[in-house]
Amino acid sequence: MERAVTEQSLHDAANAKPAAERPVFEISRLTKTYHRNAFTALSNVNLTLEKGEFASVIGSSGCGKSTLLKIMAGLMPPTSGRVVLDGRPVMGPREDIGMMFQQATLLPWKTALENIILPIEIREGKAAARKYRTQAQALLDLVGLSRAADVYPSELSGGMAQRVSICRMLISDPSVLLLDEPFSALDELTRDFMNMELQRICMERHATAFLVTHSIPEAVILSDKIYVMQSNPGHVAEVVDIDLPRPRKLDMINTNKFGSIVAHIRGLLEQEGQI
Ligand SMILES: Nc1ncnc2c1ncn2[C@@H]1O[C@H](COP(=O)(O)OP(=O)(O)OP(=O)(O)O)[C@@H](O)[C@H]1O
Repeated sequence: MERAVTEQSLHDAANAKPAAERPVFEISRLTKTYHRNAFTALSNVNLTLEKGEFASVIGSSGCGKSTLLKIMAGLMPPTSGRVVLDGRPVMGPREDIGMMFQQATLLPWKTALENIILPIEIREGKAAARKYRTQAQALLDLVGLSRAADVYPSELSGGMAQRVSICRMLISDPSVLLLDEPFSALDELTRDFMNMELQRICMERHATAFLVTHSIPEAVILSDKIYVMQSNPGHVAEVVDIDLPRPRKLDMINTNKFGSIVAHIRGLLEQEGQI
């Protein structure tokens, strides 16, 4: 793996503000150039996530969303810039970073509860994981799957499987949730419902979350702020604050205010003929 998070970022982090004052996640002057084709995927990206904030990134295919998310997750180093979570530079995957993908990726031979405690089992062994069974059941209660502990993935619907993967992400009590289009494989009604569930769970846990999505309404209904990206090279064109009251309800989508926010974001994306 390339190593580009530098001593400068360690130095910067060491001089960071006290925990209570600083953002949970902080990215500054981030660039990424893929060496293989010398392609600059990200240029001068700045981003902050405050505790309890829900942010999204939206932009056309190829504008660098996945690249950004991989760097935030510690799966890929930036070429330059500062990437700091809870005052520590992100140098690789960390247990305080929770991730969720489009597919639930549950192990079919393990029950829902066993899948939830799997990250602990991998990190600390079976005995340690067993101690998390009560917590895993509490998370199943939280996502409305109280009776699914002993159910195998093949018996779960797509929405239920994604609820289990939410529990698996939360079992390590991560500082930040990185969500890579988590409900885009679900039908529209289930997706709407799951988004409202996600909002409820994030509000209950005061979670800090960052969502990659292709859907403008999804980004607006869920987010406190939206990073609108444009490409060539990938950069943040505008950060749009969403000052709709919480909890958000699906029928807000029909209001004039919601419509004008969507139109504004669509306009930004259309500037480069993207949508
Ligand atoms: N490993 C790589 N090597 C070289 N170029 C890459 C690599 N990965 C991505 N790219 C390029 O970087 C740009 C950004 O890709 P990225 O996958 O981050 O975009 P994206 O916004 O997530 O796209 P999508 O919405 O289609 O998932 C694209 O032009 C892509 O071709």
